[in-house]
This record gives sequence, C-alpha cells and structure tokens, in this order.
Amino acid sequence: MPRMPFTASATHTALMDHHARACQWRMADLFAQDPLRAQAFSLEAAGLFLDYSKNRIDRTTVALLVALARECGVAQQRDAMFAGARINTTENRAVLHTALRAPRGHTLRLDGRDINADVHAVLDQMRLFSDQVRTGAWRGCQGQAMTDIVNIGIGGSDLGPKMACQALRPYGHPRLTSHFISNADGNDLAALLPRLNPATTLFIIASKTFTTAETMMNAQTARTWFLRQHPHTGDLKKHFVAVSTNTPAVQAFGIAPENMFPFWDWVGGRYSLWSAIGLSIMLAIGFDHFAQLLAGAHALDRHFQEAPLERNLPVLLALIGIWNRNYFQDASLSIAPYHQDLKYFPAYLQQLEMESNGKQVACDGTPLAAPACPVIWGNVGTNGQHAYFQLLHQGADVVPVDFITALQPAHDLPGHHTALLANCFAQSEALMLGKNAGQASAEMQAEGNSAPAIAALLPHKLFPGNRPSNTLLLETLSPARLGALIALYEHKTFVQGVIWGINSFDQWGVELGKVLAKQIHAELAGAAVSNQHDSSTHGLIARARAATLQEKALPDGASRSRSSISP
Ligand SMILES: O=P(O)(O)OC[C@H]1O[C@](O)(CO)[C@@H](O)[C@@H]1O
Repeated sequence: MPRMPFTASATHTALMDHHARACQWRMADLFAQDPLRAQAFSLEAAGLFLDYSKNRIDRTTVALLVALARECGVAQQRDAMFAGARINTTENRAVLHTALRAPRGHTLRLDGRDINADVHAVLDQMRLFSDQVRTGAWRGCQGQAMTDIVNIGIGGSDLGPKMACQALRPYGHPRLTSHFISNADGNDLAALLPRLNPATTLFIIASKTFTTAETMMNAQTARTWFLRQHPHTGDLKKHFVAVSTNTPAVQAFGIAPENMFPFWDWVGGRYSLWSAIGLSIMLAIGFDHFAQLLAGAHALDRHFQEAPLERNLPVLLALIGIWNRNYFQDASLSIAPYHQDLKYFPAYLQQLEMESNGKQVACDGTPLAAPACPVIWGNVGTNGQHAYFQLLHQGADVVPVDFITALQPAHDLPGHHTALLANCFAQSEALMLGKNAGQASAEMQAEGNSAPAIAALLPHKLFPGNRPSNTLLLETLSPARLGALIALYEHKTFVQGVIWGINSFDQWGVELGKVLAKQIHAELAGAAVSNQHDSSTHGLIARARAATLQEKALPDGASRSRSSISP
C-alpha cells in the first residue's frame, strides 16, 4: 500500500512551526536553563550509551519526532521486517539480516523453510572450518598451517568484515594475518601477492552474486598466481573457499562444493557481515567471539523491537538525523570514532546509509517531497581534529557529528586513553558552546594584545557554536558491543528509510556505471569506440588507448616495475 509522504502529515506541519522557534535557540542556554538536560536526552541499551542532549532539541521536539515516527508506521514496518515480509519490493525479497543473529531455536519460517535451522547449519559449517584453520588442522598443499587469510570481495562483501576485523584486532589469532582485497586496481593485489606464501595462504572469494566484476577479476588473478607456483588444480581446494548465494557460479569457478559457505537472497550485501560473509571475521577472532558479536546485535534487535519509540535507541538516533536533515537542512553527517580500531567504521557506514537511503523516489516510484540521506563521511577523531575539524567549527555549513568512543582502552599504554577521551569530549563541547566576541577579546586582552591587534584578529577567533552532535559510549570495544553498535546504525538507517518512504534494501543506482564500464572496458581492449560517447568520455578513451599502444611499444620489462607478479 503506498505510504503517505511524511511531509503530508499534520505532525510535519507542527514540526515546521516548532523548527521556526528552534532556530532561535542556543543550546548553551538550554543547558543553563535545565540542569537535567543531559539526563533527559540520553539513553542506554544493549551496552551502548547515547547522549543526544547536544542537539537543537527540547522535550517537545522529541515528542513531535516520535509522533512523526508513529504516523509513518515505523513500528508496523519494523515488525513486518522482523517477520519476513517482502519489504524489499523492487526485488521482491524479505529483509532478514536480523534472523542471522537470532539464537538457535528461534522460530522463523520463510516460504515454509525453517530459516533459523538454515542459519545455524551454516554457522556450524563455519565453526568447523574456522576451528580447523585456527588450530592448524587445516593443512595447505605442502602440509603447512595457514598464516594468511585474503578476503577478496567488495562493498558489503568487504567493508563489514574489514571493519570488524580491524575493530576486534585485540581478539585476533597470533598466527593468522587478515588481508582485504577489493579494488579492481591491480595495485591492491600486486602489492600484496609478493608478501604471501601460496602454500600457507587461504583465499576467501566473498560475493553474494559471484558476478561482481572487481571480485571476479581479483579472484582469477589470485587463482592464476597460485597455480603458477602450485600447478596442481587439486591443490586449489586447500587454498580457495567461497562465500556466495550463487552455487553454479562458484562451481564454475572451480571451488569445491564442500568449500562453499552459502547464504540467502534475503540478506542484503551491506547487511551481510553476520552471515557467511563474516567468515574472515570468524577466522580472525574465533567462533566464540563471533557468537558474541551476533549476541550483541541480537540484544540491540530485541531493544529495537520491544522498547517504546520514545526510549528506543535506533529510533531516537534516526529521528535526530531527520531533524537535522529535513528541518535544519544539514546535508552531511560526520562520523568521528575516537578509537583507532574503528578507523573503517565511517567507510562502513557510508555504504550502509548512503547505498540504503541515497535515493530520490519513494517505494511507489513517486518523487520524494524532501531530501533523504545526508552525505556520510569522517575519520578517526583526533586525526580529523588536525585536518577538517576547522570546517566543523568555523565553516559556513553546519555538520552534525556522531562521536563514538570506548571508556576502557584495549591497550595498557599509560596516559593515552585519558587524552583521547578528553579530546573527544572537548570537541563536542566546543562545537556546542562556540566562542563569542566578548570571550575572544577578553582572552586576547589577557594575553597582552593591543586594541588594534584584537580588532584585526577578532573575526578569526570567533566560533559560532550551537553545532549539534551525538556521543555514543561503549564500555569497551568488545565483540558484543561492536555487534550492538553496528545493529544500532542498521536500524537507524531502516527507521529513516521508513520515514522518508524509501525502499532501503535495493541499490539500482550502482547499475548504470557498471553497464557503461563494461562497454568502455571492451573499447579500451580494442573494440571499435562507439560514437555515442560524449566528447569528454571519447577523449579520455582515446588517450587511454594511445597510452596502451605506447606501452606495448616499449622494450620488455621497461613499462612495469611489478611485472613479476602480474598474472
Ligand atoms: O557481494 P557482491 O554480489 O559481490 O556485491 C558486492 C557489492 O556490490 C553492490 O551490489 C553494489 O554494486 C553492493 O550492494 C554489494 O555489497
């Protein structure tokens, strides 16, 4: 049934009026007026503490936003998703990544199948395999234990596992090093292969479709490289496994059926790290820690399903985002993890949020009445402070920030963690408070500056402040807390998609470029160049073809420094 755009609701009109008033507020004043403000606008669930008090909100704002969520049917859509309804309408698929972290015995049938049994059968298969590799019982073609795991995949078949392996590196196995190859650019694989011993390397070819061009190219290159050194094709089964929904394509590639770890079309790529796509994570941290990751996500799922909307962590995070995006018109959201091990989290969220909600039509194909997903970007916090935080503090655009940190460090180096937390908390305070002319000139006077110097410098020393942020605290970056954190953002993305009226589970926007790349690839390889290209693209193709011809004309070995490892 077509859903009403949120902008047509009575609550939206009330929110517009309320926003006109909120534009006059200074958060610093709101804090001064209400000593309980931080308490009123914070919440803890599944081991995650969210302080959202440094936003341009009051109690009425939250009440209106929650009413908007109700009117948009967030609870009904959530229940439909968990129950296995085909809410991915353009692909006619259920959306059941939550079923991947449900405990054994949880009842859920889809098209007559007990999918809990299917999920746990694959988890058992993954456990058996990862235990063998980790204990050294899994031997390579020369009888040695594995030392290197190379995950070849892209998008959801790369970003989630890579992010989680980095986040949980203190839990890593001492003998095993994880590598992630995603880019079609040969520089990625070319830099790695010479560092590997094929006899102790395990390649995981991770691709839901098993047709993704970048992954297939990298997989073929890895296979050729391996066979050059160990020409027995029978040895491949000790060194190549696949994770996919496409059994025929995996078999056609030459991967043994017993080396394939399946998953299902009801798992979206960007929601797949909980499935067999997480094999590289399980190999790195072991089954028990992987189970804790799933359990942490499941705890957040339960909270999302059971908590009232006004005390519901993902719902509130989503609503604050809607407030910033659709009322204050903030076009981007910066993610600032104050934890080095979360360095890939912003990139992971880019796919999660922007591939899910970076759209301009509603589920029924009608144009959205209001813009949806903001641009998601960011980097680890203290590094960002010395790069782009200048813009966050004094730039013309207001950029809301999500600060994420852990109260306990995963190391024992003295002093570092206190400094890290101090920086994290100082940034959100500075963004919110800002600095006015009176404060800035008093400071400069105290430093002994002359009146003309103060007048000249004053405009540069002002901070507008009133810049919004959320702060998320974890006790430690453990597997369970990481699981909850990821699930929090998954459900935030879902709730926002419901309010915007979007199908958050398709990604048609990636197709056009793929099709054109195929054609241009053929043209670069020598096929006649179409006269349908614009003059810019035509010119670029001509230059690339000329460069290839020139390269071919060079004497052997002169063109590439890495010729020894090219396939
Ligand atoms: O796992 P696959 O099928 O190789 O897809 C990789 C990625 O490519 C995309 O389909 C986008 O092209 C993503 O949605 C997906 O995560």
